[in-house]
Amino acid sequence: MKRLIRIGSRDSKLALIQTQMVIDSIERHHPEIKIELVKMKTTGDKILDRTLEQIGGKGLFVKELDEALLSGAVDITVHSYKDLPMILSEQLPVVALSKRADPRDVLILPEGALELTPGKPIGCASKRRQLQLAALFPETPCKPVRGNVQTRLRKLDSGEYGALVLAAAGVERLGLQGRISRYFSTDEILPAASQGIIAVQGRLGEDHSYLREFNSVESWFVSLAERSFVKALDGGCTAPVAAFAEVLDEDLSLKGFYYEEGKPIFLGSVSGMKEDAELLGERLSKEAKMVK
Ligand SMILES: NCc1[nH]cc(CCC(=O)O)c1CC(=O)O
Repeated sequence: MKRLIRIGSRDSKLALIQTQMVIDSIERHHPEIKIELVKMKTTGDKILDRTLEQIGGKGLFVKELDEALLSGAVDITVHSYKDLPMILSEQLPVVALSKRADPRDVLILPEGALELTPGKPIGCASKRRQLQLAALFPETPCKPVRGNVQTRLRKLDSGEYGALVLAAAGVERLGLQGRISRYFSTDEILPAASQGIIAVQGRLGEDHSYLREFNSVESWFVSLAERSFVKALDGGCTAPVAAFAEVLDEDLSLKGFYYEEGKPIFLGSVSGMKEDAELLGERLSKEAKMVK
C-alpha cells in the first residue's frame, strides 16, 4: 500500500502549474507515495469586482486552503509565497520552499503594440508597483487591475490599459514569456517579499521529508530576511512595502523599500551573514522606522 498524500491547490491555471511542480518532484523522488490533487476555489478568486484592499487583503486566497488543511481534507497546500500572510498559524507551518524563479517584475504591452499608448493607464494590482512605476513613468498613471494573470492579459488586449506589470515568475510559468517586452531590474522595481518562490504548507508535527528534494535552503534565507523586514514594518499584506534579498556565498544582502500615503519614505539596504537573515530584516526595518 502506498502512502497517500492529498495536495490542495487553488483552481487557477498558475496555481495548478505550481502545484504540479511539487507533484513532479515527489513522484520523481518518492515512488512510494501516491498523490491526490484537490482543487479549491477561494474567496479571492470569486470576488473580482473590488480591489484586494477593499475585500480584506491577500489572506482571502488562503483561507479555504487553510481550512482544508486543518480539517484533514488535504495534507499539504501549495501557494505563491508572496500571497501568504506574514504571520501564519503555528499549526500550519511552511514545510518547503521552491528554488526561486526570476524575482523581477515585467512590462507587458497589448497584443501588437510596440510601446506605451499615450493617455492609457498601466494596469497594476498593488500599491508597491503603482508607486514605483510613478517614478519610472511619471506621465503615465496606474489603474488597478484584478483577476488571475490570464484575466489581466485579456483586459489588456481589450484596450483598457496601455500596459500591464506582472511578476516574471508567473508569466514564465504560464509559458507566456513571449509577451514580455521589458524586464525591470530589481533596482527599478523592488519585488514583493518572496516573489518567485513557491511555498508548501503542512500540519505541525507531521512527516514532510518527501519534500526534501523540492526544497531550496537558499529560499529560506532570502525569504526570512525579506519577510521579517515586511512583518516588522507592517504586518498587513497589501501595504506598500517591498523587499529583495540575495545570497552570495555566506553573505546575504537585503534591500527594502517603504512608502506611506503615496510617498517614498525609506529605501535602504543591509548585509551580513545569511544565518542572521531574520535579524537583518529586523535591523533594516528599524532604520525604516527611524525615518518614518
Ligand atoms: N498576486 C498574484 C500573484 N501571486 C504570485 C504571482 C506570480 C508568481 C510569484 O510571484 O511567485 C502573482 C501574479 C503577479 O503578481 O504578477
